[in-house]
Amino acid sequence: MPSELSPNFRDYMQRGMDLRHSFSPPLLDLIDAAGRAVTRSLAMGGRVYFFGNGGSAADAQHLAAELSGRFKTERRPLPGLALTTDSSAVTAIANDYGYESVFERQLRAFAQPCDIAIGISTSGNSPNVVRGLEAAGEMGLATMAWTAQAGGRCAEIADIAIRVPSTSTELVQEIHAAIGHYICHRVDDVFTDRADSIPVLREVTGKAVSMSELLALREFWREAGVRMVWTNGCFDLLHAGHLQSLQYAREAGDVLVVGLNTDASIATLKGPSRPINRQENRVSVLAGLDAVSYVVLMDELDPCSTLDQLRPDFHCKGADYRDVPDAKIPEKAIVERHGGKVIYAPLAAGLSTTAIAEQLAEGQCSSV
Ligand SMILES: O=C(CO)[C@@H](O)[C@H](O)[C@H](O)[C@H](O)COP(=O)(O)O
Ligand SMILES: [Zn+2]
Repeated sequence: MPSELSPNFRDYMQRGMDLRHSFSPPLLDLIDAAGRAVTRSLAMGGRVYFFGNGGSAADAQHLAAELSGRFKTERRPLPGLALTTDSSAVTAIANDYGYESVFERQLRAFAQPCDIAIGISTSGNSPNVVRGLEAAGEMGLATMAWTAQAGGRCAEIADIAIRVPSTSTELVQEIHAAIGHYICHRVDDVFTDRADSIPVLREVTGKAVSMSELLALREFWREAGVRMVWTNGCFDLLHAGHLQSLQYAREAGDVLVVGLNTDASIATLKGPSRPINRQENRVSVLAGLDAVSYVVLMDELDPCSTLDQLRPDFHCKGADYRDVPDAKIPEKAIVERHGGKVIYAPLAAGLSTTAIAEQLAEGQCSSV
């Protein structure tokens, strides 16, 4: 460091460097989890709300603008919003309901459960930030608090609490901005609108998704030119034939989504003695396969309405459907109407869940 710097400034810079070096692996993991949580919300069609007071209000605006504008790479605009910027809303709510309501009331006006709320407070106890996080949690949003070491009430109530290990307000604020920039890097990695960002995205979303999350992902894939393959079934007793057809389906496009029949729909389709494995176990087994990109539970007896919404590029059926009349594959016309194609996976001879289940029931234990 140049010698003409004042001792105070030297000390300040040194404390900043020491603070960065003091980050423990669990804290770094938590910051990474924050990046994944924000990316997940954005990929699922959610918004990111930032709020705080004073310097933290500036951080909120700064980071929201990195999302709606640009960070480092060219990508689509993303919905980051600071709840500190609408002076009419802030002053009216403060005037009419009290300053502690300024973030809460805006969240109650705009937020949806797929969104994420980030409250920034060095004390961790500013009432308006606490109230904002409480309201967001009540509304089902993911919540995050960025605080100093003590954490305060904000850290107690947030899903993810990042306590910067310092009591110095200004140093803590600088780290908050750095955390925000790290998150922006993470977001840029996924929203490059290129197919090779898909594995990064799946790492943050996990494989088991709800139908509404899948619909948001589908929009994302469409814009990124990612080809989606769909297949559906019960996948009750997984056998080699399933693996082969899933592999075939996966190779037809960029992501393979498996629509997995719920327990209730299988009982309706195949009788009350099925399924053998409950849906949460069937989801886990499928999610463990490399070929499967995403799993979504499906309650309908046929996938027509689901495919009408998802509009997959490919819909994979078993080869035994190749020569049946179109009327037996009612979803075929729907897929084709949206520009998709039905493909047929070769069948592995002699392998079927029903045959295995029947053999077991009859006490025949010959290998299939
Ligand atoms: O920027 C600074 C101090 O560096 C100040 O403006 C500071 O943000 C304000 O005093 C805030 O009101 C502090 O609120 P909080 O961080 O405790 O929630
Ligand atoms: Zn400041």
